[in-house]
Amino acid sequence: MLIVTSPTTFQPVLERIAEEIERTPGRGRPADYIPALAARDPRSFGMAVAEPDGTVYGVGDWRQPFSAQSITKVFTLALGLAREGDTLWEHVGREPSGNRFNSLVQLEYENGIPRNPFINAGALVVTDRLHTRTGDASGELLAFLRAESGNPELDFDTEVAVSESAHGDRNAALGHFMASYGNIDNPVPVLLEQYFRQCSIAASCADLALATTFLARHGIRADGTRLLSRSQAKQINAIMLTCGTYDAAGDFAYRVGLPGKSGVGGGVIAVVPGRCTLCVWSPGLDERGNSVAGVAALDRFTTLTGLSVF
Ligand SMILES: NC(=O)CC[C@H](N)C(=O)O
Repeated sequence: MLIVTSPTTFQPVLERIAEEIERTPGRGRPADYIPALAARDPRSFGMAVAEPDGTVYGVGDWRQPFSAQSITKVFTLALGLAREGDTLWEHVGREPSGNRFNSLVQLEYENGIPRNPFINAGALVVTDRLHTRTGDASGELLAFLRAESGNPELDFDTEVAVSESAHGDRNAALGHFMASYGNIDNPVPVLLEQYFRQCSIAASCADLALATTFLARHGIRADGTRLLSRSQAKQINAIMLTCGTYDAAGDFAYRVGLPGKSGVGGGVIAVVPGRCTLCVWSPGLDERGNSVAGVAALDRFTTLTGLSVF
């Protein structure tokens, strides 16, 4: 993987943030409903910033792979939207849910149409539709992440996928419930296997910051080809801002002021459109499933640099 580091621009701010985080007590608790994630050290911390030209800056454990989990929902949405276009929105909404990421309660009131693509129910619909169109949704996602990060070693973590599958009753319930409304095409077990593989992808802060740069480049991939229209890239950034951290999206927008997406592996990605992308990782989570140190670090980044969308 080609990583260009430079002692200028973002490096000093990253080092300052890492020092501040080091001195902060209380890092939350790693997710334990997926047993393979429970053993992670909550004191791990890494942060990377990538510029649209592929320059990356990093601090701490920024090259250590971690479980990307729901961060992958951004990339499957981008691939799904690129393949299908606007009919996708007949099957999944674009409103914040105000509920936990794995909640079932709204689905019955809303006829099996999930609120947005970044809660589990919505991501299951997106993966299902991408799988119908490609025959291998998780393989398509992996190829995309390898290409955008420039890291051919990026891969699924089978131990995490198996662990999640063995404790996957809630996601299975979501899948079967939506299937009962006709909103899932593939057999639910096939969909769940694709979804758990997708969530298990192990990638570093450097990998994920780089893989997100197509959103800072308004839809243009690392090789210069266009994945999304400028308008579609704006749409994804907007949904990240309003839904990317589930029932904490309001607080995230208030504190950080950037489109962002978290995962229960403790990672969070964020986009400064036209300027840079970020990925921060620390496995300790708050009660809403977002990384405590990760959100704090992004909060400090936008405060120290003035780079927010507001
Ligand atoms: N918020 C998350 O990262 C959730 C993803 C996780 N794989 C799940 O489905 O429960």
